[in-house]
Amino acid sequence: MAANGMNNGATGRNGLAKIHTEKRADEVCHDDSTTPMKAQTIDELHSLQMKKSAPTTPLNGIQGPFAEEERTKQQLQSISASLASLTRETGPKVVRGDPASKSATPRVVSHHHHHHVSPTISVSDSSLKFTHVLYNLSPAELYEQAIKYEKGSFISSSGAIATLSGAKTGRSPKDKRVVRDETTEHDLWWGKGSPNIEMDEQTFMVNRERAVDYLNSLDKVFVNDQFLNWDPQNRIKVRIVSARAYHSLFMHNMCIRPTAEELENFGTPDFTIYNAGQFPCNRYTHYMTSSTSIDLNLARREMVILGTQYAGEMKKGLFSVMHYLMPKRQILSLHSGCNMGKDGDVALFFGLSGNVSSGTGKTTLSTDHNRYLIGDDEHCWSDNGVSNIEGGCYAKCIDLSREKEPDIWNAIKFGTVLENVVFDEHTREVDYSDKSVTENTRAAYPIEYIPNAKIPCVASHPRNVILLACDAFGVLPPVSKLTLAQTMYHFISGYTALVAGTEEGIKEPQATFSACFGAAFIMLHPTKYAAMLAEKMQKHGATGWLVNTGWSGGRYGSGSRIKLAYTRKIIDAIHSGSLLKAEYKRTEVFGLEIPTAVEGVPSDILEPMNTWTDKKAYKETLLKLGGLFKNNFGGFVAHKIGEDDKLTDEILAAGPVF
Ligand SMILES: Nc1ncnc2c1ncn2[C@@H]1O[C@H](COP(=O)(O)OP(=O)(O)O)[C@@H](O)[C@H]1O
Ligand SMILES: C=C(OP(=O)(O)O)C(=O)O
Ligand SMILES: [Ca+2]
Ligand SMILES: [Mn+2]
Repeated sequence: MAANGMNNGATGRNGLAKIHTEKRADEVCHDDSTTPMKAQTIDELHSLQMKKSAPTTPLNGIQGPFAEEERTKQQLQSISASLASLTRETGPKVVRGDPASKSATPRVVSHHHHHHVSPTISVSDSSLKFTHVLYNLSPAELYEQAIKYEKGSFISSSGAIATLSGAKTGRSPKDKRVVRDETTEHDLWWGKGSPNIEMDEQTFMVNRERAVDYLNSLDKVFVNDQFLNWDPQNRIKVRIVSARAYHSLFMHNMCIRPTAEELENFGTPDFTIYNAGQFPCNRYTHYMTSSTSIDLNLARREMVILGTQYAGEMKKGLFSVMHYLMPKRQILSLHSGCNMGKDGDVALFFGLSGNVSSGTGKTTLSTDHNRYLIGDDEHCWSDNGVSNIEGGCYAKCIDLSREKEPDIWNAIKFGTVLENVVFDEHTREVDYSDKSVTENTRAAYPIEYIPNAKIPCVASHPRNVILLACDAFGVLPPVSKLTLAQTMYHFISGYTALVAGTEEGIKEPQATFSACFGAAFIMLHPTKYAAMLAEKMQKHGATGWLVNTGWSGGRYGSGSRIKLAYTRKIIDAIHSGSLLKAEYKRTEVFGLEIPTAVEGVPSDILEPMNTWTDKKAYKETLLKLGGLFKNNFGGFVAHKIGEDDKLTDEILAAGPVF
């Protein structure tokens, strides 16, 4: 092999011919015609790769050449105040940006706290260190943070980020605590059946300090400043301080994302979450019965999370806050999905959380390719109509199929958080049937990932109110039309069933009753919400429906779950108005009006008794469930619903009769 310039006979040190290149003027230039190099060093080259984010919007209020800097300072001061210990004089020294990045701006803010603590000069190590703040990072930045620093974070084949939520793969309702003070003492629902387990102010402060100290001990924390509620008049500003990119991305997806301009004028949040989920609470602390504590202080407008990394605690924790704040403004908060037809007809879908039961279908049925999605889980109903509280959806993934739920399937792409799913180690393809980590696998995605989501997520007053129950006893009809009193009876009951394994491994259906289809999140007595719902349904002429998305032809074990395709046909008939005009007959025991025919659904399944081969077993099961309803409702008979004694009496009479 004789390359050019190697033929002049000269030898180098090792005896090989010396490479001799000679530039000839007449030679055509082949491969050195590339564009000139713009960097002199590798570092310089890398610095060229990233440009400053798009220019910021007008600097409202602050003017002058240092306006930008001033605004950043104000932002950092606000975050430093959030992170301030309440027993020390100052907030931590916060600095914006990743500590690992060279370009992190070393702009330090030591916020002087308004707190009056004895002016001793207390120096501790914590006051010497910086807390780096990763503020409202983008999904791409959060992916990089998760993948670099969080074990168990991987990119799935569809581009979603797969994460693990740790030991807790669902909410911990027994570990929820609410500060009982002079105000909440009278306002909130306490005692038997209530989700609000009390704690005192002092204990809250102990846990708050624990969380804040934990967060400040880290190199960096994530801060999300976002909104709740698409109704502009009733929008709430929330700040979430967390330690994991997973938590920050989850809330980025689930809350409403501010525009650049909205973020610049964000100011002080209305509510703050301190998520120190990796760190346990101290069980020697009063009121603590486990290592997990989710503490709500309405007066301070703060929530502290210790000992659970399940991200749903933040979403549902804020929902509880809305269940307090909104009714104060005569706005009804709803644990429901919502969608709207092409002609503007609006439907609500109530149902219990899949966390404690089989999912009832809020997310699945509100995500309907033929309708506009308003939201899948949390809404407000005001005099202006319905508004979604959130900016994203949180879909169950177990047994997810592309064919049956294409819109949810397609939403699982770059930016989506996939919790606790199992995937192929090489292809990173998710196996949605795998329950190895948990059955409660989830996907959290921004609502605009659903192609027919309506932005802004607001709609007019509902025409239909659909109560979903996954009846594992298999005795409730696939659909029944409800009177207003029946709607209230079933709303207050909040029935679904879950299938729990017994010691022998035999699975038995178990009835769950959760007032307002979300007792875990309500703050006031259920009758308060029920009265508001009755008033609104009456005023706007909405029709109530009970839809069983659970079993048919026998209880769990002998019957089978009603096909999703049939439930969708039933829902279509409700939306179109055709079901309202159908012929009805009344069932025994529950006194439900069931249609004799629904387009696209075999008529024989509409009456549950027809589908059971063992009629005696059917009757026994029906009576058993009726008894469970009666027993549960016993707790409400002493309460009046609304101003109207007549309605209260009617509701009591609208339950099962036998
Ligand atoms: N007939 C049915 N109707 C609704 N959902 C069904 C039906 N059959 C099976 N499913 C499944 O049940 C689950 C319902 O859960 P989901 O919609 O997430 O409930 P929720 O949002 O109320 O917690 C989904 O996994 C869905 O695929
Ligand atoms: C978000 C939750 O529930 P669901 O979507 O099933 O209502 C949850 O319980 O954490
Ligand atoms: Ca829910
Ligand atoms: Mn849901």
